[in-house]
Amino acid sequence: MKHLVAAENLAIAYPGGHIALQDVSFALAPGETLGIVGESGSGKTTLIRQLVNLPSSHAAVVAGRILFRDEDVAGLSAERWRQLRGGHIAMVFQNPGASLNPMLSVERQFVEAIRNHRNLSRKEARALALEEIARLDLQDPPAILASRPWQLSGGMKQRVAIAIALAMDPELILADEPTAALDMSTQATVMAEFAERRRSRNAAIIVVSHNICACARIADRLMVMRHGRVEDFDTTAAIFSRPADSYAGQLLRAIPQLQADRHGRDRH
Ligand SMILES: Nc1ncnc2c1ncn2[C@@H]1O[C@H](COP(=O)(O)OP(=O)(O)OP(=O)(O)O)[C@@H](O)[C@H]1O
Repeated sequence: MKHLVAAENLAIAYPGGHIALQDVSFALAPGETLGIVGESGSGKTTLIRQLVNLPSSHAAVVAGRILFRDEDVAGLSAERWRQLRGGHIAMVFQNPGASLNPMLSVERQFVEAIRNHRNLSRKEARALALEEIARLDLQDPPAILASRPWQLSGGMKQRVAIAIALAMDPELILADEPTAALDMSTQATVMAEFAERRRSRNAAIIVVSHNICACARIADRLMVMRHGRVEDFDTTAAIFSRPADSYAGQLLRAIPQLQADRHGRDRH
């Protein structure tokens, strides 16, 4: 297998014919990290949801193709998609906490999710759930497991949902604004945890954000989207060296200076 996931000259349209995305190509091997950045409405969410065949509002591929493990996904059955999404691909989409059932205990949902995709006993699944919760810096993991999502804060729910996704031991992590609702230090914890899966499991990661610095923290390459097209695509270092009047340069200037400074210090 050469690439884990790839898009070739992809175009996606919404019903009624609005083309949301055109001529998008990339390829990601195991262990690589791609950041997709761009202003609101540039097509980031449309792209990432289509990659796992969960199109928003019946969007559809109208040209090009998506490959998973070098295989065109166009012919995959719904059942095969379900297996892939749960077991091999972790998805953390906007507001992941909303995926939890507020009335069922976290333990029940966490353990069931693990056992649907991994061959573990209830006891092993519970131990794994505790470990994953602790890795995301949530205090008192047994108490979290015993609670129901409505008893948790928004940020705690987000982290629980991310912990569930990571417990599947994914080879590909897709994250769409995964940390938008989290404070800065929790954002850093979540991103560090994604990076850890890359180191320890050779997972590939695609992170979508309108914040170029948030993406750059873990991405080797950045794809800059604008009006549904790829405006720029290069290594993170190269994108950060673009002139101030380029589009990437403008996105960089649009984020608070403090963050940019800190990022610069981290990287150099
Ligand atoms: N349900 C829909 N029907 C028609 N057009 C849509 C629909 N959802 C999104 N679009 C259009 O598709 C384009 C891309 O939207 P998308 O949500 O993918 O952008 P985005 O970069 O992810 O934005 P954001 O950062 O705000 O999430 C936009 O022009 C948007 O208006």
